[in-house]
Amino acid sequence: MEELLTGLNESQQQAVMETEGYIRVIAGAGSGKTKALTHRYAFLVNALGIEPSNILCVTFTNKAAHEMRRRVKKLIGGEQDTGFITTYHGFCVRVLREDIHRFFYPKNFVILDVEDQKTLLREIFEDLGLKLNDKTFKRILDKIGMLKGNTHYVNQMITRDAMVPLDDAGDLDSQIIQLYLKKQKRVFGLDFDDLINFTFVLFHKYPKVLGKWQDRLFYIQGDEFQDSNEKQFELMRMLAEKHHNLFVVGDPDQTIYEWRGADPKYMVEFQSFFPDAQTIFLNQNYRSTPEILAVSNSLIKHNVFRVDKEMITENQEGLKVIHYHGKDENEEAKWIVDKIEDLLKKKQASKDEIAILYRANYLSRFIEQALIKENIDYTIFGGFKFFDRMEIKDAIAHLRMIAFGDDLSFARIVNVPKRQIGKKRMQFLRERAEADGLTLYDTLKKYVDHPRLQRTQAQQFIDAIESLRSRKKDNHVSELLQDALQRTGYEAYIREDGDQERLDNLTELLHSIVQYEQTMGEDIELEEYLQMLTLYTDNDLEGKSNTVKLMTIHTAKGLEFPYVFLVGMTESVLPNVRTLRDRKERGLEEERRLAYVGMTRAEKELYLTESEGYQSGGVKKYPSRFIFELDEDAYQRIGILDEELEKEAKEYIKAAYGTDRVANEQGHPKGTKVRHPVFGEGVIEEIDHKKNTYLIYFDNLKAPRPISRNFKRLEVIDQ
Ligand SMILES: Nc1ncnc2c1ncn2[C@@H]1O[C@H](COP(=O)(O)OP(=O)(O)OP(=O)(O)O)[C@@H](O)[C@H]1O
Repeated sequence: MEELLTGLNESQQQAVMETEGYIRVIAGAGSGKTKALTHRYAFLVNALGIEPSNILCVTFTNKAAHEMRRRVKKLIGGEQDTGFITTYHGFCVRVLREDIHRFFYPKNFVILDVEDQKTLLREIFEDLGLKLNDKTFKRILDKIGMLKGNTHYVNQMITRDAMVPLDDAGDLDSQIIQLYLKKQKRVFGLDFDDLINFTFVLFHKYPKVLGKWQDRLFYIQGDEFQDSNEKQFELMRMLAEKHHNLFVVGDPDQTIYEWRGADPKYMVEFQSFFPDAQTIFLNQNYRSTPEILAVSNSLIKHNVFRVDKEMITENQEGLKVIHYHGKDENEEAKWIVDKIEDLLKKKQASKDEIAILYRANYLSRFIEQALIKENIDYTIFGGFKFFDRMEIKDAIAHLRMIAFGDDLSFARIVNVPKRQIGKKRMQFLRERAEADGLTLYDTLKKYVDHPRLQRTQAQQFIDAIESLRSRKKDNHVSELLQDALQRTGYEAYIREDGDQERLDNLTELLHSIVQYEQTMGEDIELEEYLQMLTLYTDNDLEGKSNTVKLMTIHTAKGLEFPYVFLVGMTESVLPNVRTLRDRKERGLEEERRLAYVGMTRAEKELYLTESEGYQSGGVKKYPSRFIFELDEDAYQRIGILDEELEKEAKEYIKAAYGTDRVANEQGHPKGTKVRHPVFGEGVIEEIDHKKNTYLIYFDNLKAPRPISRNFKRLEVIDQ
C-alpha cells in the first residue's frame, strides 16, 4: 500500500485514499491526473481488496482505456481482469451482451461504424433508384443523429414484430431513415448512438437489469469528465445510485469539445447534482516551468464560466515565454525555423522534442514551406501534409492541365466532379491514346464526338481547359486557379460536400499564390510557379523517425513537449471567427481554453507567434486578443508591434466580439432579484448559457419567462 502512495503529493494521495462517496477531482494541466486515477484503482484492489470486476473506470477513447489498463496492470499485476476499464461505448456493449435478448436481439449483435452505415444507406439508395453523394450521405447521417438524440425511436426497434413506422407520411428523407432503421434491425446492427440509447431504455424498462449493474459496480471512476455529454453523465449518475461511490477527474479549463455536445457543467456544477460531494484540487503542475504556468494562468483567468484555480509548480525556473510579432507571414515562419535551428544546435534538443501547434489545419502550409526550405524533417500528427491533401493535389492538377495537359493530372481531375467518364470510358481513352500516340487529353479532344463518349460532360471539360489556356499569358497564376476551380465546377463540388476544412485549404493555396506573386514583384509564369512547387511536393520524408511534430491544438490535447511553438495567433484565427459568431461568449471561452491547452503542452520553452499582413479574405491581420490578455510581466515580446496597430487591433477586437460585450454578458448570478419594465419584479432562477437567457420567475406571472441576458433594461434590486 505504501508503494502506491510514495511519489504522490498530498492532494494526489488524498484522491487515492478518499474512496467513498461522490468525489470530484479538479486536476489542472500537467498535474498528474492519470497517475492519481490509476493509483486509486490500484489502491482499491491492493489495499482494500476490491475485485476489479466491481470497479468501473470509463474513458473517452480506446487509446486512453488501453493506456489506463496498461498502467493499472503494472501496479496490480498482469493476471487480474481489468475489463471494466473501458470506454462508454465499451461498457454499453457489455451491458447489452448480457440482456439485449429482452429486446429480441441476439447477444452477438453487430456494431456498425460509419463505413457500415454508409453501406446500408447505399443499398437503400440503390433500391430506391437514387444517387448517394457525400453531401446527401452527411445530411441523412445528421438527421439520423438528430433522431437518435433521444431514445424514443428505440421502442420502435425493439418490438418483436416488424417495425411500425414512426410516421408514414414523411418526406423522402424520413422514408429513407425509416428504411435504414429497418435494415439496421434486420442485420441486428447497432451504431454508436444506439449502444448508449439501448442501454438507457434497457435500464428504464428493466429496473432489475439496472439493479444488477448497480450492485456489481461498487466503485465508479470517470476520466476527462469535463468532456461528458448529458447521456454519459446520466449513465454514470444512474449506475452510482446504489453505492454512491462516484469519482470523477477532469479539468474544466480543458473542455474543447463543447461544439460536439460536451458540457463542462457536469464538472463545474458537480456539487449541485450531488450535494455531499467533495472536491479535491490537483493544482501542482509537474510539467512546465513557472514562467509557462504564469502566462497560461494569466490567460485562463479571463474565463468566467470556470472553477477558479491557480496552478503552481516547484519546477525550476526557465526562460521567459516569448511573443514574436513578425511583419509578415514569411518573417514569422523564418523566425520560427531559425529558433528551431538554434534549439537543435545550441541546446542539443532533438527534433522529437519540438512541437508546432496551430488552430486550424490550413495553417500548417506556411510553416511546412519554411521547414522544407531549411531541410528540417517534420511530421504532421493526425493529418496530411498540406500539399498531400486531396483538394490541394486536385487544385494543382488543374493548373498542370492548363500548363502541360499531362496524363496524371488528367486522370486525377477529369471525372471530379463526376462527368460520366468512369473506368470503362477511361479504358477506351487509354487504348486510343496508345494507338494514336496522343496524351489522354488530346485523345479526349479528338474523340469527343465518338459514340462511346456520348452522354458525358467531356465537351464542357474541354471548353473550360481551352478557355483557361487561351488566357494563360494575360492572367496571374492566382487568377487562373480561381477561374479554373470555378469553371470546372470543382469549387462548387467541394462546397457542396460541406467540408469547411477543404475549402479553407483551397483558400489558403490561393492566398499563398497571391503572396508569392507579390514577393516576386513581377509576373510569374504558370510553368515557373509549378516548377517552384515541386520543391514542396516532391518531398519524401516518409519513415523518418526524428522529426519536428506539427499538429492542431485539438490533436495535442493530453500530450507534452519540451519546446512548443503556438503559431498563427491572429485574431479571428484564434479565437476562431466562426466559433465566435455561432456561439458568442461560450465560443470565446472555448477558444480561450484551446489556447490554454496549447500553451500548457510546453515543458521548458514556449513561443507564441503571429504576424501582420492580410488574411485570405483581404482582412487585415491583428494579434489575437489572447496575446493582449496575457500578464505583461510574464512574457517578453520580440519584434515591433507599433502603437497604432495595437490600438487598431483593440478596436477591431471590440467590434468583432468585444471584451466589453463579454463583460456585460457576465450578467447577474442566480438568485438575483430584478425589475423588468413590463413584467415587474422577479428572481433569476436559472441561467441558460447556451441560449444566453435568464429564466426569471416574475411575481405577477404564473410561469417563468426566458429573458435575454443582453436585455439592458433589467434593473437589479437585490443580489
Ligand atoms: N507526484 C508526481 N511527482 C512527479 N511527477 C509527477 C507526479 N505526478 C505526475 N507527474 C508527472 O507530471 C507529468 C504530467 O502528468 P499527466 O500527463 O498525468 O498530467 P495530466 O494531468 O494528465 O495533464 P493534462 O491534463 O495537461 O494533459 C507527467 O510527466 C507525470 O509523470
